[in-house]
Amino acid sequence: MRSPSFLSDLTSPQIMGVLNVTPDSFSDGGRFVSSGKLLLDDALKEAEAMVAAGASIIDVGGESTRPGAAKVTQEEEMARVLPVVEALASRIDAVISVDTSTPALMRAAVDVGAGLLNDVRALSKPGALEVAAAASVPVCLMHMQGQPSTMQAQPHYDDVVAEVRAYLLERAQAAIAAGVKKENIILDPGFGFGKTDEHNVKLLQSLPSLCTTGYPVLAGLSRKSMIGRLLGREPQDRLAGSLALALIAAQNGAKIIRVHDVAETHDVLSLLTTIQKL
Ligand SMILES: Nc1nc2[nH]c(SCCc3ccc(S(N)(=O)=O)cc3)nc2c(=O)[nH]1
Repeated sequence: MRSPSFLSDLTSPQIMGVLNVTPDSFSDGGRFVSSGKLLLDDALKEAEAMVAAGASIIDVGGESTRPGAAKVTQEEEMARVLPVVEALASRIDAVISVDTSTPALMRAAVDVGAGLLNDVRALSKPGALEVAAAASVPVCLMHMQGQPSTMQAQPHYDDVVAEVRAYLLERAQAAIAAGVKKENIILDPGFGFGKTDEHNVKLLQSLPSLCTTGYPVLAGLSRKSMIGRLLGREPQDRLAGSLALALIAAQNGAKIIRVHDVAETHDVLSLLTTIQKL
């Protein structure tokens, strides 16, 4: 397990590999859950492969938060995630991130080795701020408008860039007030979480202004439906689009890129880093 100091060394963009342990995840659901049994060994092999391919963070999510996703009980989420986090923490040289909004799972996951809390609800659930402060690990605060079941119905903003930026800064202040260290905070505009394609494009173009907040920015665009609509591609055919958006996000200042296709993204970001240094 990598030390959490990875936040201090964000000179080049870091890759967060997606490990979905949910039966209905939008692009690779069900690969590790069959007939309810968690194929733990397969999940571990996948995580090791992603680290070997260049991921420095593995994001383990037990609640599918794609649009229209079914709700999952806290018990089910914990049963899916904790065994994987515990097994990974002792086996791989990467930061284990837990993608959850559930305070009890945040605490339990950190206790068994999680080194990053990735909350798509920006620690808004009761008790989440206190758990994050006590955990003393990096935390990603993401913007979502509404909830997964309704967020893509009719997303509306007067000024999406200003409103998302203001929300993230307000959540960062709330986290700091609760005791989260400023240097442990990562911000994320939440591509696809209550945004039209126009909103997503504006947020991608304006990433440099989000980076001026001084917080590192995480971008998750991989295989998302804006790629599907703009290119007319099904989820399994969105590699080129995902790589293009990863490159744009990194060029616009994103320091952590959340992706399904680690090896390919690593090549893209390695070239970017090399060329930017020349
Ligand atoms: N920090 C952070 N964590 C994340 N966890 C996820 S799971 C993806 C859920 C999803 C799937 C598909 C669409 S859509 N309608 O754009 O195709 C939206 C949301 N994503 C992110 C992200 O970005 N950041």
